[in-house]
Amino acid sequence: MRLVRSPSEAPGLVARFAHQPRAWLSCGFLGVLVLASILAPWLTPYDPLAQDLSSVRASPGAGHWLGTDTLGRDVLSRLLAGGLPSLLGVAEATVTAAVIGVTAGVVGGFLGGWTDRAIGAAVDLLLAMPVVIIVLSVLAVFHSSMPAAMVTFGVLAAAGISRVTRSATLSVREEVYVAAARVAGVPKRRIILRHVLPRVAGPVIVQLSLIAGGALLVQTGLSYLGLGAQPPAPTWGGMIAEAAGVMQQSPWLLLPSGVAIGATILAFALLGDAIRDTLSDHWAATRPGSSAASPGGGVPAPAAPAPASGPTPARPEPSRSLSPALRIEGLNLAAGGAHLLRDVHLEVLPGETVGLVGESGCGKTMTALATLGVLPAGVHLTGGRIMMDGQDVAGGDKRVLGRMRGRHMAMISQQPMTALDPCFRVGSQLSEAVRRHRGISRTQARACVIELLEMVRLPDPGSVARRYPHQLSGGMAQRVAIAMALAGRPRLLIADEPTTALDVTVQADVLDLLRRLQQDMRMSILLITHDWGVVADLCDRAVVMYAGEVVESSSTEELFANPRHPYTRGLLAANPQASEGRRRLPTIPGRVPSPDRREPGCQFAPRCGFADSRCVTHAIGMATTGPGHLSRCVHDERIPGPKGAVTA
Ligand SMILES: Nc1ncnc2c1ncn2[C@@H]1O[C@H](COP(=O)(O)OP(=O)(O)OP(=O)(O)O)[C@@H](O)[C@H]1O
Repeated sequence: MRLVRSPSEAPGLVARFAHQPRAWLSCGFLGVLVLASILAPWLTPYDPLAQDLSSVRASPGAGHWLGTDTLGRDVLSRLLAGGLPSLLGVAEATVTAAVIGVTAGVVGGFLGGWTDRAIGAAVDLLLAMPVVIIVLSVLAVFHSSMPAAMVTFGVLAAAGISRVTRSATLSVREEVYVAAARVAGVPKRRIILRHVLPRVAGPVIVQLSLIAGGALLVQTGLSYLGLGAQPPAPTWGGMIAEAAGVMQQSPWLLLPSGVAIGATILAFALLGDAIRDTLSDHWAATRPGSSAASPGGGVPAPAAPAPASGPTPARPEPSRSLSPALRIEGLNLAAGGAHLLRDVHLEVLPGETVGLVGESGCGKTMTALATLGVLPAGVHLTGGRIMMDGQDVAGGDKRVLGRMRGRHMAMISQQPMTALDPCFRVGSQLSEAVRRHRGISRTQARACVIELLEMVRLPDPGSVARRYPHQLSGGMAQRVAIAMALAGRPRLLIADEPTTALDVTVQADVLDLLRRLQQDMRMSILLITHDWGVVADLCDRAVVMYAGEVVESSSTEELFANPRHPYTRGLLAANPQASEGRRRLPTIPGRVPSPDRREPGCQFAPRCGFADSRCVTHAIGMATTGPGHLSRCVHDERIPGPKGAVTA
């Protein structure tokens, strides 16, 4: 059974577009129209202004294919000559609407905050304006200048484009690969151009096709009213006005210009739809898990890592003599009135792996996001410092932090597939990361991409580089995500549950890879996990978080042998890997309190078997219980010593 579609099988954008009859029809019609309008001076059989009063309102025939008008002028020649000003007017309005609307929508949607509110207010103002009155006023001021009228129409129409672009941007902004690009230190401008704009293009193009049709109608209406280009200059609207005057005698005269206008508007709409469908089919096919991505509904092939080159290496000793790769001091985060993190202290030494453990909602991810300076909207820092390389990245210059992302620190998430942009090949994404961080040429980057893919032990790196993310299995995608994180040779790698979404058989490989990479590159790793097995396997030290606070930290061996906080003891007791022979795992009663319902004393007290009045009256600080071992509990003397089988 074939499980993964080869890169060459995925139809490209052009092939998808060319597959649609309406795309051919609209492109063919508009192409002929544009060419005929440009070449009109050479194509027209007669001078469009030349009158022949001996042959007025002649029916179509061999001499005049579309007949003559009320002054005996050749209708076909006037129709072709009127095409260019009409199309130019459409182009002026559409380009104006696109430039202003897309820029405003994407900037407002992506940046949010006051920028979004200011743009939203301007858009509301534009939408409230009466289009026809404004356009007529502009024509009055600018001496019937049709370009001025069309640009004005474009500005007013930009409001609708801005709305559509903004809402599309809001959903793309939430995509994990956009967050991953921010985490990797990609500048906002580049994220917008490379990751956001291609994804909002579909709905925006449909809107623009409607605006193009609307602009042609407005222009026709103005010419009909005698505004804009003045007779005898040929315009489609002017031809309609003249034909309307003799509609009873020569109804035929309405047809050529009427059909030209109707067919052009229809062609714009069909073209917009064809492009939108092409793009949405393309995105749907490149989405992980789509049937197009896995033909026959088959699951992607499991990762096939290259064989490990030897036994699992011994864990290197972290370097205690150097300054920490990361030092978090008294970090406080809040969202609205709720305290998400309180007084978090954490340190990762060079070459050290620190496991961050705790139940869901305890603040592990927030700690990581604060370190990277990519907190979600509404969450803000209320105190503390995050020191990297002697610099406070929390309170410091945001541009410095932006430059540090990807180079000094990088992150891999639990959903590697969604962290990769589905629109670009793996090689292109890796090459972009390498060039950004190392400032090297495209050719040099190509070699680095292969090197990185080899480094994460992906077989046939050349073929992997040519694939789209949806053509990778979960394990392969996580290796690519790791390669991307390594592009800037970071000192600190933050791994947020890097194996949670992976098949168990692949988890061990990815953990082994992380261990080897750390040894080779002397990286520090902050590993967020729920899995005690992973902590035991990979981490030098473990930090346990509960309800936004660090409750215990020590070396891994010490933590397993002698946990001092009742919460840690509860978590360890509930560890399925340690439950040999036991039928039922003990559980910790209750649940983690939500951030807006935090107690003044110990957060764990309501769930703790040791709790008494001392736990609930005042905040409890971290206390040293042994060498390098800290615990936030006042009951240390009551908690059994090493290997005591007590559960909270
Ligand atoms: N965007 C947000 N705005 C406000 N509060 C949030 C936001 N995201 C998360 N929180 C809250 O912050 C707290 C900490 O969440 P966080 O994601 O850091 O927990 P976690 O320990 O990483 O959990 P998990 O293991 O499930 O990822 C939780 O109470 C959560 O509800």
